[in-house]
Amino acid sequence: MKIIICSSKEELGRQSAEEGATILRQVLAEQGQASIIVATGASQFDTLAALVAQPDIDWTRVTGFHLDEYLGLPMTHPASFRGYLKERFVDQVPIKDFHYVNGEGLDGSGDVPAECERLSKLIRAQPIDVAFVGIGENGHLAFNDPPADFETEEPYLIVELDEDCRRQQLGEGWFDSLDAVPREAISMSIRQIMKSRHIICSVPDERKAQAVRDVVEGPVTNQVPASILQEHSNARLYLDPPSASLLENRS
Ligand SMILES: N[C@@H]1[C@@H](O)[C@H](O)[C@@H](COP(=O)(O)O)O[C@@H]1O
Repeated sequence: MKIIICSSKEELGRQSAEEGATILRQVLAEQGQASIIVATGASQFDTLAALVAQPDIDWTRVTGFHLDEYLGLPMTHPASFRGYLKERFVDQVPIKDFHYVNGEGLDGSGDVPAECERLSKLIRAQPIDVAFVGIGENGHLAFNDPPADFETEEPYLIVELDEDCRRQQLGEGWFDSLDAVPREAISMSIRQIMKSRHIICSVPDERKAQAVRDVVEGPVTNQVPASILQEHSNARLYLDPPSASLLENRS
């Protein structure tokens, strides 16, 4: 895992998006098509804003996959990740296909296992070139809270959200109360994320400093799910000075 400490949050957004765009242009030139994974949350604001502004990416040949979503939240809810991605990404570029995770089940029917199955089938058929992800204050990767399942081969899972994770969502201002934060979600699995050829992980802000230290300098353990990124040969972790502040080795 390569660590890049940027001079500011905005610079982190610019550099991570430029790296992603460079890879995408190259993959499109070589393969004629590309597939990406996109994450949500406050940590992705600058990366996504810079990504949609990148020149010379033929989005009509790119397929996107949604990383994770709360169970039962309608797209109109301010915290809906589908709503977030539609506004900040899908509506901004002429993307070929974007596969949203419907937390209300297959076609909104409430059948969540069927929705996981639908998405799993789609992503199994489509090797991922670049995954844009973040990490949580509790070290989670997507919605795989500790202790994360490092073994399952299922691409999409139903997961329980722990209280730290739910408190983070409340702290970011997406919900009015802790009770309003859903207790379950659909998440892409750790193994599926790790299958991506390139991983671009954007992690700004002081509130992530301890998680960053654990992910970078601690052991690989499912108690710190994103520590698995140490084992990926093409993972890049973009930090700003506050999120890097607890690292012992900052060179
Ligand atoms: N489940 C989301 C992920 O999609 C995101 O990549 C990560 C970082 O989150 P945030 O940007 O809110 O800090 O965890 C969130 O909770």
